[in-house]
Amino acid sequence: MTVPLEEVKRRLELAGQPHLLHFWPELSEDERQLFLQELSQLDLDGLRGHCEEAAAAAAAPAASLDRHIEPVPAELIGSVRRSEQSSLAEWEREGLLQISQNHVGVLLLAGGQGTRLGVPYPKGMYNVELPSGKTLYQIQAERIHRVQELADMQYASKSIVPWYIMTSEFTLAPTEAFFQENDYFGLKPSNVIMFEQRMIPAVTFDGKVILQGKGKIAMAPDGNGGLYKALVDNKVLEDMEKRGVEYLHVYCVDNILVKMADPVFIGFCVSKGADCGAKVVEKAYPAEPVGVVCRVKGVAQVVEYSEIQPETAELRGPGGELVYSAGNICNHFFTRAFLQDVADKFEGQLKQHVALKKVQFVDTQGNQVKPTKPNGIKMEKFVFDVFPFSRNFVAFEVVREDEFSPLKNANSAASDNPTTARNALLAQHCRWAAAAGATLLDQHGKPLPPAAMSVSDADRPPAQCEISPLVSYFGEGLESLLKGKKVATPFILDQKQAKELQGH
Ligand SMILES: CC(=O)N[C@H]1[C@@H](OP(=O)(O)OP(=O)(O)OC[C@H]2O[C@@H](n3ccc(=O)[nH]c3=O)[C@H](O)[C@@H]2O)O[C@H](CO)[C@@H](O)[C@@H]1O
Repeated sequence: MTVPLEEVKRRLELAGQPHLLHFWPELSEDERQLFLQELSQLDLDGLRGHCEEAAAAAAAPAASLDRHIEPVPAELIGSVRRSEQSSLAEWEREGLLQISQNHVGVLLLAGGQGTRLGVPYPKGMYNVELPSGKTLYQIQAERIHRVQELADMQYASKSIVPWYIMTSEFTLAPTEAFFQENDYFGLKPSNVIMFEQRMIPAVTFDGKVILQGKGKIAMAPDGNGGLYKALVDNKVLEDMEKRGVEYLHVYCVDNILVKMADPVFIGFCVSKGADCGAKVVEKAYPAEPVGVVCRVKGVAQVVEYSEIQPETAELRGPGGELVYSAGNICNHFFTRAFLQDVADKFEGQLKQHVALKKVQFVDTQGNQVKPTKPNGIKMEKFVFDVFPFSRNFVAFEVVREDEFSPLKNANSAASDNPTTARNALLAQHCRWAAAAGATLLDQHGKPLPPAAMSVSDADRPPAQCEISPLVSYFGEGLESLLKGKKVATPFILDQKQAKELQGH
């Protein structure tokens, strides 16, 4: 609902932000309507607090947590590598059972702007140039299909894993359009639930909301921890309850190897009676941009890569291993009951993180300015900051080359780029084919050496072997198709090809 101009004026003055209407006389009637709408949507009463808090936080950065942190003891972290096959199988059965009973949903955090990758569209629409040309969204959708199928095969069910997608003002419209154009990748549209997180204004160092245009405020999403407000705003918890969803796998958009609704992880968390959990991988190097799961004053928490001191990140134990090695891969488990608790009691206590950014603005003369150094404060909440409210938090370490290869940067960067993501997936699929008993051949009909199946640098990419998630979720079911076969690369194993191989 649009608030009348006089009322907006009065409240902006109370909030110490009357400058926002500086160019009002110059705006056209249409621009005024739009701007008034934008201003009406602001939390005008909370605006003074927001601006003061941002300015104070930027002036006196939060004290480093490093003095209070300690690693989570390794024996308290569940681990794929250190567990018996029988335990892994048991967790997987439990996870699939929960899926078969429609108790599991997935939630994608897709409200970020993907600034580092530098594309003008949502990251999920990115195509890393796999032989199939699939985008991240399509890969994820197909993994949902397949995990439902696996549960149904094991438990004779007809399961649904609803896909909740948190977007922001930047990503909602293109994401919706993309899903429509692609027929929701074969999923039922009613099981794909998109919703929007809130946006909050960027503020100058002296606590003034930044005008990006004469009739436009510089707004940014409120961080992936904006999830908890968005769950309430959009009645997502009610939707989960209606569907009987008790467990949610929350993940970030850019990990090409993400195991959607991972039955092993879900089963592990459920068996341990956890209300909250995080997947981790061993950190690759001290400065790797991943948060670390650790304890702060005895309580499990993630310390983000931007907030840990380099000296702490570099600490090594007696065997040379990193002391803080539990790298957060932004794959979280929550029970609905825990999320409800967060919504009811804790959301207001979530920490605000301060990011200093270059924010375009109009100066008082009406000139558009592109700053060369940070001039603005963006406040963000982080999705993992609810961990300290958990009653039973668990961490689960998975194998990096099987589960983590994030797409963060453009190819000009050395790591976490489209090439490394593509190679990680191809190498994994080569390993799956080999483990199923196939011999992969190069263009000359020669068996490929093991090196062609490992994640390697851009100069020596792995063989082109891509297996559709519709055929295999995590390497299962391939023996009957590939055992004893010589397979020429490039090789795309899709459903059609699988049918042909089955026929032989
Ligand atoms: C705060 C957080 O989780 N940090 C984690 C994130 O860092 P990183 O800095 O890479 O986080 P990103 O900015 O990429 O955001 C992670 C995810 O949150 C989404 N997003 C972001 C901002 C926002 O307002 N709304 C929103 O939905 C993004 O679309 C993305 O899917 O992933 C790393 C692993 O890859 C982890 O090691 C980091 O600990």
